[in-house]
Amino acid sequence: MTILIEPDTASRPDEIASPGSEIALFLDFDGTLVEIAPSPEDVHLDRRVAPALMALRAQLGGALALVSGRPIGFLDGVLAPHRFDIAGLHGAQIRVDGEIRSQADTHEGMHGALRDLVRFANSHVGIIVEDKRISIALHWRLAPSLEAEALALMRSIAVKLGPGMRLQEGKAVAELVPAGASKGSAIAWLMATPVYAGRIPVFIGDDITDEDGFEAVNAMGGVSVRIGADRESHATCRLASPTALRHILLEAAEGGHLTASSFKQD
Ligand SMILES: O=P(O)(O)OC[C@H]1O[C@H](O[C@H]2O[C@H](CO)[C@@H](O)[C@H](O)[C@H]2O)[C@H](O)[C@@H](O)[C@@H]1O
Repeated sequence: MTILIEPDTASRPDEIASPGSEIALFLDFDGTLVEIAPSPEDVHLDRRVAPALMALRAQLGGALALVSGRPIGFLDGVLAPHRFDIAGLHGAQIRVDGEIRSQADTHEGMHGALRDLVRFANSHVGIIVEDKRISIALHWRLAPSLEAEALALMRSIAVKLGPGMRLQEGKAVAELVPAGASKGSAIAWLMATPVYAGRIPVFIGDDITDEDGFEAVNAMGGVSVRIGADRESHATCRLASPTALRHILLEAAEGGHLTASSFKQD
């Protein structure tokens, strides 16, 4: 069961009034703020990015959140000592202003699923199991020839788990995710809270899991930005790489002003 707490309607102390053209910024992590790496632990965040995000967060009156498949705890570690609003695990957990406001339960079948996946990984070189408790990811980036087998296993486990869990495919990965969670619903949830409400949502991501986030911000009259151009997307804008995004964010943090147009490149 997903616990969904109504968005808090009370204002935050650091909140500023948002004129109608101000944006709310939602950022994916892997493939967006950091380059894709061989394995989940290998990612490297440029040391200038977290302080820049803090500056941008202040500039945007607090309306900046990470929206990621990673757990909140992992992102806190990478961004430390800075802390942000985060929708983690593809929206299965949401923290606003330091408080967990929404979190899915761990499905009772996840223990058995983990056991089966670890057994598969132990007998197949290059397969990585990422246990995120509420969610589990199976990675084959280091063993691309095992994609079909890994995907078939994840599909059969998802069927066994039933309607409470869904399969989320991504870059050389498949994940078991609580069925009610998505990046689109997490962004919509955040946009209903006072700090974000009334702003133009801008969501930047790179992967299939970001597509429903793109659709959600498009439906709200916002701007969707996809990193990379290797496949069709619902995003209305494109940036070439995490490096291109980093340049925009660092420059804006040093005295620029982020607007919806900041991410539209010719
Ligand atoms: O929503 P995101 O922030 O993009 O997270 C999606 C998943 O990203 C991670 O996996 C991906 O990045 C790894 C490191 O670059 C890469 O090795 C892997 O192949 C990619 O699929 C992360 O490990 C997952 O937990 C996230 O859900």
